[in-house]
Amino acid sequence: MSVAALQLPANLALSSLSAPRQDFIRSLPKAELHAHLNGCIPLRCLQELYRERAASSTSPLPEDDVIKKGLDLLERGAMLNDINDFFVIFPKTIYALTSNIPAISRATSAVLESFLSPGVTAPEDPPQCAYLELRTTPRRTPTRREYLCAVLDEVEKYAASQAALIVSVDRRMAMEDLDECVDLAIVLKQEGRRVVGLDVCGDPSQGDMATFAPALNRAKASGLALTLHIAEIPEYPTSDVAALLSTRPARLGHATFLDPEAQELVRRDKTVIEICLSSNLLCNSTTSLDAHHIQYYLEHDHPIAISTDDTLVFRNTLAGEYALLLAQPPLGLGLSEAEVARVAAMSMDARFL
Ligand SMILES: CNc1ncnc2c1ncn2[C@@H]1O[C@H](COP(=O)(O)O)[C@@H](O)[C@H]1O
Repeated sequence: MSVAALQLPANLALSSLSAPRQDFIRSLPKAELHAHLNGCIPLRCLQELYRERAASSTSPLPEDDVIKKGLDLLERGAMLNDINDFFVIFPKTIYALTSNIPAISRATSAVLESFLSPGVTAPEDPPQCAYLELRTTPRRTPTRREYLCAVLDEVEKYAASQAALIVSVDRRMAMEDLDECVDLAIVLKQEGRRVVGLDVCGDPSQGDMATFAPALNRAKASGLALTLHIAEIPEYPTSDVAALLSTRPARLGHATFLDPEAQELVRRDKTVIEICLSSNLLCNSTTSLDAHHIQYYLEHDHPIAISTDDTLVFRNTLAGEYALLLAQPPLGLGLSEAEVARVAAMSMDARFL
């Protein structure tokens, strides 16, 4: 099934717009600043990796069936009750197919192409964005360094003005893994590789962010900009909010359930909020666009960066995310073209270049 045929919020918003308004959105210079590599692999690339894996083994492997079911689910558009349903998709379906260097290289190349090449969504369309900051969590595939170097080799095929890498660390990581990933990000940057930032991601119900703060401060002191997933669930601990904000990050991912005091701090520090509308709607983190925290930041003219998060899972496009701003309610927020252009410019200003 094609992405456009799925009845998802961003698709509905985009298709409600006239052709000139769709062109307006597509031609706006914009930066995609919150895209997870393994969450953004084009479905066709993952399906090819699956077919090749099946063709190369003499007998079917026991996990093949689980992978196939996962791929079929992604094709139909994953139905999620909440954010917990989201995280289980990765290990059994996606990581099972990107567990060696050639597969990582192909997946990375396909993701970069999907954002930065023209004609991907339709033959006449410009690239989805002018600039992409892709992020990924280094896996031992076979070593974390080899994994990151394979990703960087693909990223660096594009100009520095087009693509860069953010290294993610996962909230579930043990301290020694966290330190290894942060050290690796610092060393690669020192070696002149295009690592521009550090992200904390992963299941928000896990981990203790007070124990992460020293490693985050070390990364920052070495010149890596910080962008931290924060407050994605209502029961997110205030101690985690305090620990993460104490590092004075440049950007925050989601920030869905920040309390008024934390929102004040964010406004004081002009911390950019990476807003992922489809992701929040489809994970049921928000009930509607009206109830979404983007309203608060728009009202306060606070910098935001509209982003896709995981295009493979949410089957969204960056144009669709911007359509959620421009389309008339209830499909969108009903912003003017000038307001949408201003939001797009905010994303360009928030790059870690
Ligand atoms: C719903 N929003 C989200 N919140 C938190 N973490 C997320 C996420 N979307 C993706 N990830 C994190 O990114 C990994 C996939 O890409 P990489 O393997 O790193 O390239 C997921 O396993 C999860 O840890």
